[in-house]
Amino acid sequence: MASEPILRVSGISLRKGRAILLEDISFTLERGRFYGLLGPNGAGKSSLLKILYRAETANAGKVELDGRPVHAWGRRVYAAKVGALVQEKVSLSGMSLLEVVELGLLPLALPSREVRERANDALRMIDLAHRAGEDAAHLSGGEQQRLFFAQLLALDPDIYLLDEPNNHLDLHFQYKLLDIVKRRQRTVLASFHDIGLAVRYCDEVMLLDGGRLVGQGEMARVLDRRSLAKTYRVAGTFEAGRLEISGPI
Ligand SMILES: Nc1ncnc2c1ncn2[C@@H]1O[C@H](COP(=O)(O)OP(=O)(O)OP(=O)(O)O)[C@@H](O)[C@H]1O
Repeated sequence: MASEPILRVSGISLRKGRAILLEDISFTLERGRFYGLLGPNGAGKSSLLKILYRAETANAGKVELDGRPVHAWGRRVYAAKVGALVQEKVSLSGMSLLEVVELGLLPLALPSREVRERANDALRMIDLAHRAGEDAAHLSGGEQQRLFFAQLLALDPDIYLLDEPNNHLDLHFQYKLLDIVKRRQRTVLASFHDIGLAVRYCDEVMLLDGGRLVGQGEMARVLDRRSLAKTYRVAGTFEAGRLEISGPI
């Protein structure tokens, strides 16, 4: 099947005061592929995702969705096409679980019956349908993460941007929710610290270090002994899909 670009990032940089968060990043995402965003703490993974879900604007370079600059898309249309699971969580006080998921469907402007159906389906996927009417602020950290996942699954955008999607999730939900996303065959860009999860889900990875893209492609090629030492500061190997770490450097 011929590859079809859906998102093109060309030479983007992001600065905050004198700090350079991202420098000259370029890559293309092809439709239907699952991409991992790897790199140590502070590498720039969240900053890059923020630019893609338009919470930040790059100081240089451009981002195009389906061949059009991202800022040429109306907010609502863009939000329907590019959905994000983010690290900064908003206050859920006073909203029911069902209302939180329904809120995520606003960009689609659907009839209210369809909104209700989609939201209930998504709550079933995260095993919280029986608590649909409860105050969302009472959920545990992992349950809240599942709820934000439900918002995204209900929206089902063309591109899923997932910032550390396994945050707070127990093992069952780490696999269950990423399996659902994978089965949908959308375009996914997800940051991971867990290399085992990245191996299972990613078709290819991008490795960030110090705000620069230092590797891109198959995981086995990107995570060689040298790059593990240089970026993650660990001595180890990544072979036959397994990471063996002998210790920090
Ligand atoms: N608003 C800001 N002003 C100044 N520096 C910032 C700002 N936001 C982020 N940074 C810095 O930019 C760098 C990249 O942060 P970012 O959150 O993108 O990293 P990350 O790769 O997602 O890290 P982690 O794996 O720890 O979540 C960090 O050093 C961070 O302290």
